[in-house]
Amino acid sequence: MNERQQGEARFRRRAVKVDEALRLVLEAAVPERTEIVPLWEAGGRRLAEAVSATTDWPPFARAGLDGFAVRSADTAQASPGAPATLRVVDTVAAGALASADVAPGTAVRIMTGGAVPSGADAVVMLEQTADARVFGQPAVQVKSAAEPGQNIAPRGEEFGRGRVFGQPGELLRPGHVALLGTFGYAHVPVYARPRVAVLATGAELLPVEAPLAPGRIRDSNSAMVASLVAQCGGTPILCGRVPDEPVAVAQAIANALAQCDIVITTGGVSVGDYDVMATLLQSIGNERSTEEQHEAAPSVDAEPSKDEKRFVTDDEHACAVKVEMQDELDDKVLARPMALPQEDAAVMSAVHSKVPSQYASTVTASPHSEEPLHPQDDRLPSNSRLLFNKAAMRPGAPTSAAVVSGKLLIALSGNPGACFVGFELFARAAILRLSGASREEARPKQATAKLVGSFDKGSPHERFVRARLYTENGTLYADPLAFGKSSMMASLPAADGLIRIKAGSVGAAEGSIVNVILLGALGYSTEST
Ligand SMILES: Nc1nc2c(c(=O)[nH]1)N[C@H]1C(S)=C(S)[C@@H](COP(=O)(O)OP(=O)(O)OC[C@H]3O[C@@H](n4cnc5c(N)ncnc54)[C@H](O)[C@@H]3O)O[C@H]1N2
Ligand code: MOO
Repeated sequence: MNERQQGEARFRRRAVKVDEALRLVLEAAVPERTEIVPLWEAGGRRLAEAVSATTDWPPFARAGLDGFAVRSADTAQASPGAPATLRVVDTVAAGALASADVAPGTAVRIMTGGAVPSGADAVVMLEQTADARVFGQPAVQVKSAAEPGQNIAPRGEEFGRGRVFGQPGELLRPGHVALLGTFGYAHVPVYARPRVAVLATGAELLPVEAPLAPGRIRDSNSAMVASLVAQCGGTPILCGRVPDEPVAVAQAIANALAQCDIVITTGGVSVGDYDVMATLLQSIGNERSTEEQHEAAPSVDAEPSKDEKRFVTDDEHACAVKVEMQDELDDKVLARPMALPQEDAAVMSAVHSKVPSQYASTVTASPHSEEPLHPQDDRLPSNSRLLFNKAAMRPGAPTSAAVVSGKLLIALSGNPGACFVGFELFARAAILRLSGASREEARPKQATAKLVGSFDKGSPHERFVRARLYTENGTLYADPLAFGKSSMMASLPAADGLIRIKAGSVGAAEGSIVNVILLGALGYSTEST
């Protein structure tokens, strides 16, 4: 394929339906790496092996409350007016064993959790007894008949030895941790946290700590994606910023692949002259066999639909007006610290000195990220396989994914809103899957909600609208947030969910029931406002 044909191919991408794209991503994400962690770090991780009860539980018959271990037969005729009087032969604290059995006519004073002495078949609570003495010896008066077995947890009541209480892939909740502790698992086999390389492409990008410069912006996607990665249990590895040059990006991806389980890139996936990820992915896409292309065919929209041609929405307009930076492209990962008049340098330096990197403890900076790039191949490795380079969604249509050297590469849009949505739909699922979740569990969590107001914008592709969620009188409501365009960030902090608006000429009517993807670890707010 010559350069002109390649250029044209860029505009003829086949939009894969979101559910199909998710299926392809989940198929490519196979959990493999496992590790052993100390018990106190196991909560929230997923088991790599089945775990089972190493003993019966409880391991001995246990008193359920403070009282007296008795033979129930001795109390059969007892009543408040005619209590049964029993000689107290010992006292058992939790952790101790009685020195004597409970013989007929005797009792043992026992504390909650104490091992019930042999001979006793019931425990009478302290409140239903009175201390007494018989021939100067300690005794107890029992004022009501005890049922056999009362207030005793028999050995093995909850678990028989060998009973499995956690399967591979199961999420360890605090309750599991309690059982693991009970059964002596000081160390627990779990799936390793996926190492997720985060690489930003774009010559316009400045490091966060740099003052703004004309035409430049700070790289906010790297930190946002790192935060999202950490939120779903992965370990982000920040790989820095790379200019839009195929050699530089291919090299940075190769470096990232060497130290991670997944690579997430942001930017450069659209059709512009400098959309380097699109170029790299296009080249592996071209190498896909006819057979593979054929297999993918039934689930994709090959050509723009009638709807797609008809609708030009605000978002699309925003997307179409792609800013061409006037800057010359830097050779490497570069920051040009040029102060802008509106940005007070003193304020910035105060901010930077007070706020160390928030992710310092969770993010391993790539040792390669600032190394000089050695010009080499301007293509991804030959063993790469394109999964898709367009998804039928708004925002984030150019979101792409591939398998490169056996690892998943997810190329998110540079537009922060689209980057966020692409992460929530695909990257989160991939990270959860690599953490040991089943494919089903790894999918975005969905609920149905009542739409607050109407959403009038039609779209040729399914739309994912950032929304605040709340419940009122038992109904979940989804309230679309303002500033929800692909390029916008203002709605991101408040977004509890993404409303799924079906593709079509009309949006969704006020009060209609819509599907909503629940975001983040906390889910959604349950308070109405
Ligand atoms: N002619 C067309 N232009 C565009 C199309 C199209 O179909 N035809 N698609 C539009 C759509 S839809 C989207 S979404 C964007 C996707 O753009 P890219 O993913 O290629 O991203 P960039 O062009 O690199 O950047 C877009 C935007 O985001 C800013 N950005 C990039 N990286 C970061 C970062 N790390 N932190 C913060 N902000 C970032 C960048 O400066 C741009 O403003 O393309 C449309 N264009
Ligand atoms: O609408 Mo794009 O698909 O702006 O992300």
